Amino acid sequence: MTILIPQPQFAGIEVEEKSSAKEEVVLDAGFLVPDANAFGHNFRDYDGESERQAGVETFYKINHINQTYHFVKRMREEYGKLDKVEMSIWECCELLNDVIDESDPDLDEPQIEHLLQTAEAIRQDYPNEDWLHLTALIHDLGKVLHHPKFGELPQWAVVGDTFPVGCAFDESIVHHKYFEENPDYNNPAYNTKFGVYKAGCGLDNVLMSWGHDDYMYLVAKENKSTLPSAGLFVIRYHSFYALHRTGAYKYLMNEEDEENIKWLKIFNKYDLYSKSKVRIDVEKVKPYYLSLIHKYFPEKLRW
Ligand SMILES: O[C@H]1[C@H](O)[C@@H](O)[C@H](O)[C@@H](O)[C@H]1O
Ligand SMILES: [Fe+2]
Ligand SMILES: [Fe+2]
Repeated sequence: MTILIPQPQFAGIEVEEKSSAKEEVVLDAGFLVPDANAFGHNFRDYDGESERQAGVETFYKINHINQTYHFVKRMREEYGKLDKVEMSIWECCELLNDVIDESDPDLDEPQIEHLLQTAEAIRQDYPNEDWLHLTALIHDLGKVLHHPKFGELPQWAVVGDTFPVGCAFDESIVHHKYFEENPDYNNPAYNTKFGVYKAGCGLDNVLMSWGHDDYMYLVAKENKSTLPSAGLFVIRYHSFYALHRTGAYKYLMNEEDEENIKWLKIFNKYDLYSKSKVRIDVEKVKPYYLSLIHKYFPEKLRW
């Protein structure tokens, strides 16, 4: 049954623009899924006709052509060194404000808004899971790879949905047709269902297209974050829509992945549908998030 109820005011969040008598569809207890994104379009609509969509499509074209098995291996090695910058989690949140994500049809707010909107929305519904609040706050911090301090990696190597490399590209991946120009597409070592992998091998053994997810996972792990494995999993696979939305590549998962993906599916709703014009008062919520950072991370991290 679909229940319609009006939009609530979150604690600590001021609604900047009230969407005139607009009603929202409830999918789950608590969080209200809006019926349109900030531009008045459906969420994750990659086929619409607008200038923004054209930019997003061009983004995916370049991304799909260049994300090869070899490229990902190289990037993991290079950025896994974590020898670029030393800073705290909060410093990174602030740096991220300079980064604009060209792959996202649903968002044109500064990134820090998105981080806090996601974290505050999930905190509202899961007040006792403080690790989940922090996971939400930091899930996109890997986008700093596009910052000049990190050599300004191009967008196609930082943002957008992710997918495995080393096996066939699933048809459910956004703008799949552009993979035809990816050198791996015609390489028999990489273009079969399993490619270089084995059934049930576990996602930890699968190379994912390079971007902010895997990078932030590496940062958290190598700096000895005490976040639970589900938190690290959410960070690492939150852009893997082919899996968590469509169920593609399920056969690569192991038992631990099956457990962790439950949290990812919960998290995804907040990541995607909290993208709105709702502004968060940063100064008001900052002390709470600083306390979580202190609990789960060292003061300074290697990036
Ligand atoms: O465009 C968006 C954006 O880059 C998000 O940060 C990423 O997690 C999504 O998967 C992607 O679709
Ligand atoms: Fe993301
Ligand atoms: Fe996000």
